[in-house]
Amino acid sequence: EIVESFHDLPSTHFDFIIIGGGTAGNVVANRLTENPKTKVLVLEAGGSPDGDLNTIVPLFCLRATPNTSIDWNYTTVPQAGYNNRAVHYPRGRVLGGSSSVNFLAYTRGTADDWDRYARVSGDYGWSWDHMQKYFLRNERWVEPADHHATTGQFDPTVHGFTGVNSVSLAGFHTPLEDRFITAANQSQPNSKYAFQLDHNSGQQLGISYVQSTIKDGERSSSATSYLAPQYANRKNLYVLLHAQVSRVLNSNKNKNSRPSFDTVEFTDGVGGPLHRMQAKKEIILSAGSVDSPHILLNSGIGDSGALEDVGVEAVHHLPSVGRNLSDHPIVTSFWLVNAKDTDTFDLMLRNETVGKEAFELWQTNRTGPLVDTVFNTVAFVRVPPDADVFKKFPDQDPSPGPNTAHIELVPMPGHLFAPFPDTGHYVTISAGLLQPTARGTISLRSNNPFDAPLIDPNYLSNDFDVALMREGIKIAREVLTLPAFDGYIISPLTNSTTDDEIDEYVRDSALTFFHPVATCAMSPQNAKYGVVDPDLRLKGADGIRVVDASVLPFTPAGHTQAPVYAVAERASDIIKCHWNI
Ligand SMILES: Cc1cc2nc3c(=O)[nH]c(=O)nc-3n(C[C@H](O)[C@H](O)[C@H](O)COP(=O)(O)OP(=O)(O)OC[C@H]3O[C@@H](n4cnc5c(N)ncnc54)[C@H](O)[C@@H]3O)c2cc1C
Repeated sequence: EIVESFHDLPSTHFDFIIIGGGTAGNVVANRLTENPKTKVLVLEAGGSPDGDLNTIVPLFCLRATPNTSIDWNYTTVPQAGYNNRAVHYPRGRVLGGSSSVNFLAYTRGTADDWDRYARVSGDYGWSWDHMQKYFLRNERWVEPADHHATTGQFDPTVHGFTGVNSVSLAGFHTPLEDRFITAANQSQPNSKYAFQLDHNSGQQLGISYVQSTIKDGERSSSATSYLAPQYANRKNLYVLLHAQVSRVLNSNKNKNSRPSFDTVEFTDGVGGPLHRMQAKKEIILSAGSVDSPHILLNSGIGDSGALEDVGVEAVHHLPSVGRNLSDHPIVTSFWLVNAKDTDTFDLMLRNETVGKEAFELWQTNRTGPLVDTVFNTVAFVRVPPDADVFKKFPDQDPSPGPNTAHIELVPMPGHLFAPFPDTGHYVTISAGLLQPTARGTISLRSNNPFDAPLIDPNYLSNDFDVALMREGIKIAREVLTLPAFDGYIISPLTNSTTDDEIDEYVRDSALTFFHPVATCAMSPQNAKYGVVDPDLRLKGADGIRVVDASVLPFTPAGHTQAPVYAVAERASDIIKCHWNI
């Protein structure tokens, strides 16, 4: 049952208390309550996404964040690498978490990525091969909204058709998609723009069709899928909305022995009374890469010295909490193009009447431009070994293997970000830096647990990352010189040409690609560094596990929701096995 007030909870004890009804938390809630004897409570700070079109209409992902009631509305600290700009740092504050507000792209990362997770955690269970069953358990492949024939647009042998969370190809065709696919088909098989049948096959390099978490023209989130009514109505599952957790508490009164966390402190309205509830078996911390470390730090779990500096009593010295934050920077460029009104989304974005018509199409029968996210095709590209960056830094390649991209290109049909130009048609290409080496931090601003944390991704803080990002901009420009774009491009909206000018454009305009990880990173069982062990248990303590994006020690080469779903599926198995449920 999903309830809105603390007083609607039964007085019974819960076996598991899950902090955060987001992408990962709802998977664990669903899987643990498959056994009717297991009682689970989910505490979610946000409300229900039901009826909120910004969480339902796929293209309205453009409006879901930032600065909305379903966003935590975080901002980074000023970023030296971004010319001292502080940038928005959206996170979903609503049931489904960031899966309710994200841009819906479904990318698993590569075999190289997962094999690196296995290597650095010392647990083969996190390898690509072993994780396949969890991807399949998550995924329910469905037809695109327009039911077009999809043969040759993906590889059915690598997909799941009976999982929980719906995934499909784009359901509104765009001429820009044709140009990218033509560019791919015209490229030599070994070219960086060659056609890739399926970027979720373990291989990703080249241009491919985008897969996204959409069913029948509507967003599929962890709230609509894992908490669909047949699951949310289970008698052994309670989800409390508007419940913001402040801390987890150590019940071991002997301060010199191993801490044991079994109590969660929360309020069901910030400023209101604090409640405490005890988990009989475990607390599962699934508040995401910003808030999971934030809650641990508020609880006195982190670097003791740093905690005491802000007036928080240190309970468990675990210096890696909130450290190692890794996120993809992204830089967006725009070009004026030769196109018809119906070829791009420009008219729809700048003209209210055309916008309304598009919405009516969606409302009437789930067709038209609103049924998809912002891109139908994607390019995952490796920067060639003879590029300037590798001449300057000959022995540095932070990618996990030869089949993994350094750069992701996201091509969009129109000037999709405000302020919208009054006239003209555009193409937008965002270049994401998939292999950043910079590491940042989440730390406490004060000892008030309801204060926002300090978020410092430390973007572009070293010359290598800047040089690799510059290659990304060059690749975004290069792709548009392929024959498939002949006669299409009129002019770029930015005129940076020298390396210094490109770097300045990057520093002036880069943002987050929304993929923070590693703030509660897993490490081998006996390693002194790291926050959780390979079974995702908090190191050196009992009673608490972290299950969300924060446990991934490196960013995957792509978007993070599919990896988080798979981590949560495997974590559920680990927990069930541990408790024999
Ligand atoms: C704008 C945006 C666009 C993105 N686009 C894509 C994309 O296209 N494809 C993709 O794969 N990934 C994308 N991502 C990233 C992806 O959505 C996230 O990596 C993933 O959803 C994170 O899952 P999670 O479970 O770690 O955290 P979340 O899903 O964020 O869940 C955390 C939950 O915990 C709750 N919570 C936090 N603190 C507390 C507290 N103190 N008490 C109670 N509850 C709390 C939150 O409200 C939230 O519901 C995007 C993210 C954003 C924000």
